[in-house]
Amino acid sequence: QVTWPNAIDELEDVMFLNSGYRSRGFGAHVTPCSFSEFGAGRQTAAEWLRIGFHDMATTNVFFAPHGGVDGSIQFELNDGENIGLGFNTTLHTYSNFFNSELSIADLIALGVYASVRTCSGPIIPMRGGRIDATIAGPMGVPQPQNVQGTLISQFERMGFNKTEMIQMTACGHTLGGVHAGDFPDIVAPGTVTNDFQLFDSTLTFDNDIATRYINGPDTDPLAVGISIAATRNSDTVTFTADGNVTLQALTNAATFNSVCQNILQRMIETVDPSIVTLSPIIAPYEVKPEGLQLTLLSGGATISFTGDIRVRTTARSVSSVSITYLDRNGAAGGTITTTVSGTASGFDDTFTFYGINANLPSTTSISSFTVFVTDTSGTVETFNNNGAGFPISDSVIVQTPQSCLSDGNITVIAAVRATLTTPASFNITEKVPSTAGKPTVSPVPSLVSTSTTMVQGAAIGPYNIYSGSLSYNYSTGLKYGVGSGAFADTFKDATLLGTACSTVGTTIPSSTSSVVLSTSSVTTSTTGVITSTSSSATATPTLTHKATVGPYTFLGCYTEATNMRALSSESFYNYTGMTIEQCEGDCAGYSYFGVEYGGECYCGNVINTGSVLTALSDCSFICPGNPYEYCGAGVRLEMYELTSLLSTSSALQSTSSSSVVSSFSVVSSTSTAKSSSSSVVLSTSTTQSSSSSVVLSTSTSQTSVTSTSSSSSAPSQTLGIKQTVAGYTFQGCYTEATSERALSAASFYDYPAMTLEECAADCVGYTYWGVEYGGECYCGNVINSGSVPAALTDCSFICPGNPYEYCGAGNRLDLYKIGTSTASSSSSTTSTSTSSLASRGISSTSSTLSTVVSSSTSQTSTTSTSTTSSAAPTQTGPAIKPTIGNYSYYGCQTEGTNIRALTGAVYFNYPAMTLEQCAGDCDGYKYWGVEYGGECYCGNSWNTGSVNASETDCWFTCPGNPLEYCGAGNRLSAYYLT
Ligand code: HEM
Repeated sequence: QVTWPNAIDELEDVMFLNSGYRSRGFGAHVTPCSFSEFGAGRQTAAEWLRIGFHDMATTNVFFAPHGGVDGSIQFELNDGENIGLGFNTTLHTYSNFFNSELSIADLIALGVYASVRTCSGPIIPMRGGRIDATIAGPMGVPQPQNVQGTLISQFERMGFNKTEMIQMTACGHTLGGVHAGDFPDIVAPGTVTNDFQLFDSTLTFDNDIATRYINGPDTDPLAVGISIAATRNSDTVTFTADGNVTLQALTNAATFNSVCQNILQRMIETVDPSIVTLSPIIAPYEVKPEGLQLTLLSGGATISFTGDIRVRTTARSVSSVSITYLDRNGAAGGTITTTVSGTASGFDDTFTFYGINANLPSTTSISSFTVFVTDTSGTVETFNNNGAGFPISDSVIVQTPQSCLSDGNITVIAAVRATLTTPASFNITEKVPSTAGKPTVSPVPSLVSTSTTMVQGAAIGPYNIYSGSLSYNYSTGLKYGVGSGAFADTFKDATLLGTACSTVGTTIPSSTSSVVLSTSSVTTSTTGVITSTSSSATATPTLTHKATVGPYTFLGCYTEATNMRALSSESFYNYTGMTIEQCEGDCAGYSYFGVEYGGECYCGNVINTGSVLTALSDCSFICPGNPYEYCGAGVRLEMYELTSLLSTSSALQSTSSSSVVSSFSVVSSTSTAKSSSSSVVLSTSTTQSSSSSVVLSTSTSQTSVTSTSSSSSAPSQTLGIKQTVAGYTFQGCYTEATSERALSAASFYDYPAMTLEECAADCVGYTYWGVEYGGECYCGNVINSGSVPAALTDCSFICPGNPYEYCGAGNRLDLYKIGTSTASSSSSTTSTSTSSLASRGISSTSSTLSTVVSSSTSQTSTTSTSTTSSAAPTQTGPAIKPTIGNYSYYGCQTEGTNIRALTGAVYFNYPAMTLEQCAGDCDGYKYWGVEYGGECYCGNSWNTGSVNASETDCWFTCPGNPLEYCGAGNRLSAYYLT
């Protein structure tokens, strides 16, 4: 186990955190093995393996510089030896992960590991430390027309003998195949599906390439077919170099795996030894600190200490994690307990993150810590980072709450221990697109660093405050850091900074009292919108609606808009790791952002018509990336607005705030976020006309957050089943019918504001009405065949127009019948319905209410069979439709990364979407998919990050046809043109 921090830390994260909390998402580009985000006829895993070979293949072990895996291929794409789209797109993908801590060359090597592993091949041992070339290397990638002697000498030049040449080529050609468009004399265009001929008929990493070559039937286009006459059958030419002896050995699957593991490791470890020293083989840390940050809090007496301890849980069942720390003088500091922040996984490992959130006295502070992991049997493991503990320096600390990114300028505030005499400096590293400045234009950006000396400001506690500003041109991937002498706080993600710059003054306003250290400004506890008090050393976070994040303030829980998203400028998805902070970062610069359904983040400069403030309790989903934050709910957004836009009209706003702006900072959001006692006063009157002001108060215990609209009295209602509505009586939660709606006489839609009362009024005169999917109201005099009672808990959607009522769910109706007759009790339903009712807010005294329709009611003959508990009709369920017109089923696809999967055109029909409708709307496009029941997307290619998901993920039935599936949240039921 290496000592932390280590040069491989960034690479280790990208290698092992494929999905979940703090996930880096590298593996998603090659998951599953068959996946290509660039459409049919390509396999990204194969492209990643091939680029590993091509980057290495120009190595010359006899003459310096040797080359090796050095990323030089970025300058060699036009030299005629690297044919195919895959090189360019792969380098674009790698560029997103490229930074000062992770070279393109290491990413090329990591891509070989990821592609082989995702395709069920062996774990290729991975080391880090490759250095990127800055110019093209020599030519020399083996070409299919080369004669055997040339191929052998080319591999010898790379450092591999004849046997190894054969092994490496067979291990490469188990993935992917040949593109007719690029190599028409190897595969004739128009003769194979998508003009793409696989080498060995499978996409996986297996030894079919050898068994089919030896035993047949061989379909390898570099061994059979037209390549023979064109003398481009290079696999035959290669494999016969030793009379097929090596290929024969590879027909044993275990041999194939171990040979390939070894030869591909050697391939990616081919580097220039005079400039590169590779790290030890990278294994996941058992315990690794992630995102540690110290922040000087208001007044200077306290430092907040935040971050996560990542614990490998692959073979460990953890019950708790704590740390003990030494203070800055090396004396025992104390113990800090942690709480789970999230989990993540890689190809072979799982991890749980344990969050640290503590405040420490700034005088004694912290210098290192030891981690204690207690497993479920009570055994405690101690991790002291190979002896000396995990170091953490408080000498130079970036103050992220006061730093900002805005209008092409980054302003950074840092607290530097007063004992340090070297002036602090601040630097940024931009990813500048490659242009004429480089020797050859490359798909990979250049890293350009700029630095400046910082200006010293106030002395606060044991620290001096420094500030500095730099302009930048490219915000994507922008990193910054601060240093003073031997001390630094570096590799910070600038995109996580807020956009509201505070004027640099002389002090951080005290939030604990009106006392400030500086004599030049006076501030009171009502300076901004927030006052916060510091908390104890081991503050325990509690689940809450986060009051502020960066420059944004919580507005409340909002509904979606009418027939469109409430915030419609941009959207981002992260169902496994979304936090309020992540969405705030994604939406930086917008006036509003909102998080919905746990993992959906929306940005906009206006809240669209129909989106209204609703009960805070509606926003009940906990953020997948932070168990202490709420992230909206179905059709509900946790809505935030730029604090600067909120300030004008609140009666509760401080009148002294303007005087504070000229001081060091408006608000210290970190201290608020971490504090156990905070209070929030905000007004939404600038955006809401109907409910002009909202007072949110977060009590000291933080367990209850109440919302009170000033235009109405405090609600006393609770969410539950309404037994009677306007002369109708509740019958139960019903499914739709088999081939038509359960109630088919009339229908009404009001997605933004449906209530039970509204549906009752719409259906007046009908025997039955029912509300489905929140906003859909159906009326009828009969319940159509196939509609059967379901579990009461199925009807879980809260009515958009009344947070105390239930309004069905997808394919579920809260059903009401005229008159006072409730469905009669039935023996078979008693126990389950009682608990269901209790969980939906009905007391157990009313548990005689049954989900089974009484036979004494005026049922028609069509439904009489369902009136006893034993004879409920079987509903024919929805199914995946293999074809729709001239489109065939493609699979259940996720959305893209920071972009919709399909961006050609979009159509909405929440009330009545069907697959047929979307196929018609997208006519002419190569692909279309239906998401979230009513959203239809078209496109000719799949955008980055959209991957194939489990079929069961696409579980929403189509609103216009309950027998079809129409995607789900972040899932498209997708079809392609056949
Ligand atoms: C004798 C040496 C080699 C020759 C002449 C050769 C030639 C080729 C050719 C012509 C293609 C078709 C490319 C396309 O149409 O996109 C191809 C594909 C491929 N090669 Fe090689 N290759 C050689 C060795 C290797 C080695 C050593 C590896 C890796 C270890 C490798 C990995 C791949 C992969 C994964 C593909 C599939 C790419 C895709 O599906 O997009 N090749 N090779």
